[in-house]
Amino acid sequence: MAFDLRFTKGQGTGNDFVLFSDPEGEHELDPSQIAAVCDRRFGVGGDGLIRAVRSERLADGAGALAEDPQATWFMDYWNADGSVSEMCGNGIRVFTRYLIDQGFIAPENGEWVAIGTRAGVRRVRVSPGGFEADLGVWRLDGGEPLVRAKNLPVARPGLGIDVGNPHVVVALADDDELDGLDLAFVPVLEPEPQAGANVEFVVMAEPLVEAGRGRIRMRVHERGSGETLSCGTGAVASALAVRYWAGEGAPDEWIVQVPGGALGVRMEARPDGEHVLLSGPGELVFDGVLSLA
Ligand SMILES: N[C@@H](CCC[C@H](N)C(=O)O)C(=O)O
Repeated sequence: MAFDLRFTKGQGTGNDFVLFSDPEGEHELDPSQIAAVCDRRFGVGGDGLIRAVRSERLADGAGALAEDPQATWFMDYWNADGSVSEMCGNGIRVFTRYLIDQGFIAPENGEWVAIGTRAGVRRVRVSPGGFEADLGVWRLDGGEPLVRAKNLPVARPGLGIDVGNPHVVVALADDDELDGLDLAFVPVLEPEPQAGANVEFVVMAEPLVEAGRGRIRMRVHERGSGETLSCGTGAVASALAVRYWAGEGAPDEWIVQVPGGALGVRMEARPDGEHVLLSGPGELVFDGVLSLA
């Protein structure tokens, strides 16, 4: 059935999303509709699509409510090609701004808002310059696959990290190597993870640590979206990988430069394990209506 999609375009460090609200869960889009909406020439254009649904109206939302009854809103996240993802670090900040803008939530200053995602409940608060999202307990996962990418002379070992969605982080020699990558071509992983992976390429700044904070540059090829200007979960995975490689004494706070801006990452020990937190902007750009077949 045709319907008018009332959407809002949002972005966080240039990672852009089409957002729409469907509180009662009546307008689930199919993958081909999502790809059409995200198409930059024939649609609105975006790295992903986010539907705001009341958790009680979704099967995945029931799990979120069981984990935390405060997680009344669910971030239903889809990649630009119509594939589903568990989590989006830039998206959850933009989503929080969207929920506030729509009048669905009204958090006090500094209050954590619980949001349902396929990776579990995540908490977000308003912070200076944008939002901070607690992405939960991270883990090493995915091994150390070899990564080949266009213009990289030899395959490099990556490090698999899971922050709710899968990442493989690769360290490069210098800025020239990073800038020379052609990420229009999909990086090839060996072995190929069954569920695919987002692949981040990182370079350490010189000096690596300044004023107690680590500094890296990153480019990313996102699963389901291609090269993007930023990836929040990718920034977090990159900081975690570089801290892991740097060893003891490496900082727990990082600035990650991405083509679309800068993101903050910090690690915090909690009783349930080490959490990783992401901070950065979350902005709404324009509203529109798209007629969907
Ligand atoms: N851009 C996002 C990640 C979006 C999902 C990713 N492409 C996947 O398939 O896991 C971010 O900011 O984290």
